[in-house]
Amino acid sequence: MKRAGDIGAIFVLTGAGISAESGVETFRDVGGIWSKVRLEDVATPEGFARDPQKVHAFYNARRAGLAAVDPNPAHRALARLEAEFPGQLTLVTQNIDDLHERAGSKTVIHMHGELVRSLCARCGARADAPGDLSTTLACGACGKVGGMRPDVVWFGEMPYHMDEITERLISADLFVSIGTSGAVYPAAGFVAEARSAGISTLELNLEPSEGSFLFDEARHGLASALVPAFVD
Ligand SMILES: CC(C)NC(=O)[C@H](Cc1c[nH]c2ccccc12)NC(=O)[C@H](CCCC/N=C(/NCCC(=O)O)S[C@H]1O[C@H](COP(=O)(O)OP(=O)(O)OC[C@H]2O[C@@H](n3cnc4c(N)ncnc43)[C@H](O)[C@@H]2O)[C@@H](O)[C@H]1O)NC(=O)OCc1ccccc1
Repeated sequence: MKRAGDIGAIFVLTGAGISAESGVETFRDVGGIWSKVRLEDVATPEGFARDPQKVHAFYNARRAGLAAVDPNPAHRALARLEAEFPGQLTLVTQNIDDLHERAGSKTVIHMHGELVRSLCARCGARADAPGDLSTTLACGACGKVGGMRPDVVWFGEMPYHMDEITERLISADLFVSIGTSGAVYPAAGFVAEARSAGISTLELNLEPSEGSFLFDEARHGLASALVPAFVD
């Protein structure tokens, strides 16, 4: 089996499944986040307009939870791949946790934003998020109150870095999807885009994702085992 490094340009997409073994909840698995709170209430601009306190409480709790978790062998293997083959890996994550960076990955494209960052909806300024982010806090840049929100992409909002992501996707030699259910677009559409660009596609996931049939190869199991085996 070819080593990852001999494959040329690799585009990796990760989802909540890569952080599951670190103790970060996934969304759609049994007992997942969306079985406890309504997506519409906490992960949409409309939900934030309706009840910003509820949304801040949801993200402040997830942010506080980051202190209790650590990267796992899957995160570390991707950091090794980046270090061993500089310039060959594009790492795009749907995750808003900081475990890729804490595992040593230097270039991580967070297409759905970052829990550790805040965004002022008034002036667009971004900053490191305090533990107790709330709309009563004034923006450090414009000084206005009422616009502070977590720097995450909610449903109905445009994901970040889409031009760079598309450019890197269609110029890759291999597309690898790790720990994602393939339920949310535009990320769920990347495998079809890769296929139509003639790029090889590989799924590493606990179980077949919604788009599993679109992959050239699928390996099912724990990310902590599958990803190091793919890299090393
Ligand atoms: C529900 C779905 C149908 N809705 C959408 O897709 C919507 C609407 C939509 C757009 N286009 C469409 C086309 C068709 C239908 C609908 C749409 N999309 C949007 O609104 C997006 C914005 C979506 C982003 C929302 N924000 C998130 N997160 C941040 C916040 C937060 O985190 O709170 S989405 C959130 O859920 C998504 C899916 O979650 P996963 O990571 O896959 O996790 P999940 O729990 O589902 O699955 C875990 C998987 O891991 C596996 N697993 C578990 N343990 C392990 C383990 N140990 N090892 C390995 N694998 C494991 C499991 O088996 C499972 O398969 C992730 O993206 C995650 O970030 N914006 C947009 O489209 O803007 C316009 C546009 C148009 C054109 C081009 C660009 C833009």
